[in-house]
Amino acid sequence: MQTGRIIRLLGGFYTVNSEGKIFETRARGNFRKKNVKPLVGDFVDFENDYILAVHDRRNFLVRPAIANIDQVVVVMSSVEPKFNRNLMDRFLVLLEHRHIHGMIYLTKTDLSKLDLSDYESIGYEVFERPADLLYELKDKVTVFMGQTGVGKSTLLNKIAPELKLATGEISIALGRGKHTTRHVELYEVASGRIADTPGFSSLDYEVDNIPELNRCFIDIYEISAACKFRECTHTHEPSCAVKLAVGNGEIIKSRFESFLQLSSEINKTREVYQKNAKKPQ
Ligand SMILES: Nc1nc2c(ncn2[C@@H]2O[C@H](COP(=O)(O)OP(=O)(O)OP(=O)(O)O)[C@@H](O)[C@H]2O)c(=O)[nH]1
Ligand SMILES: [Zn+2]
Repeated sequence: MQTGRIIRLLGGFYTVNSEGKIFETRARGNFRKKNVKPLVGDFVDFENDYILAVHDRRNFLVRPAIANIDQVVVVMSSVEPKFNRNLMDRFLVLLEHRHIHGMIYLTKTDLSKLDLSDYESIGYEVFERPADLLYELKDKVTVFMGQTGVGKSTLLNKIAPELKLATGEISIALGRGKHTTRHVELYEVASGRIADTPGFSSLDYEVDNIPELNRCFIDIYEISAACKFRECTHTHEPSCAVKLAVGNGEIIKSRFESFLQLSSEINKTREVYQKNAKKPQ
């Protein structure tokens, strides 16, 4: 038996890298029954080209389906598609929920400048130059996420020209077309590994199922420790440290707005769920 890491899923075959050697493997049928479908990024035991076991995961994402991610670069455009703080917060919250380190990369700054230093003060690094990002990729597995058209492929081509990703169009060859998302691959670059993923619309990032929203807004979470009530929703309660901090500018106003919007979305989903649960079967 050997151990290795899945670096590609294509046409039902898992490509496994074991000590630099490449193996084409398949997953045994019983994996599906146990509901542990191997993912790209998984460490696995395999024998005779069959995966026998998947090691415990540190984290994973559903879209793209990748496990054991070190960091995600949230790619945001400063102009087209229009920059949207709420959408950026949705990405960041999803990553906190999954315990994955998130960073921000701002594209098209040649067309329009944007100041995101307030996000840096929360703790999210903001990059605008490929060379600066390149340094961060070393020895890490990095996933790039962003809406369609923000310039992910353009950025990746600057970082790794050898990938020759098609820009400004949907590339079928790399499985980036609408109906060909089954191809997931980790590419070796800058002594790290990166995963390119198809563009997402905001709807792909439904965050209405996150029970610990408070924790996922890292800036709000830190300050909420000082709220009078432990279960404070930061809306109507007296002695709310978060509302106070929004008032004096310590918490970014747009972050608080995102928080309130996501809270209400989550509550609505919960209500629907509870209503359905009460219905007789
Ligand atoms: N001016 C300017 N245009 C850019 C920049 N980055 C990307 N673009 C343009 O924006 C358009 C979309 O870029 P892509 O790299 O294809 O976008 P993408 O995020 O990969 O899109 P998907 O493949 O749909 O996920 C192209 O026309 C690029 O030429 C930039 O830094 N400055
Ligand atoms: Zn509060």
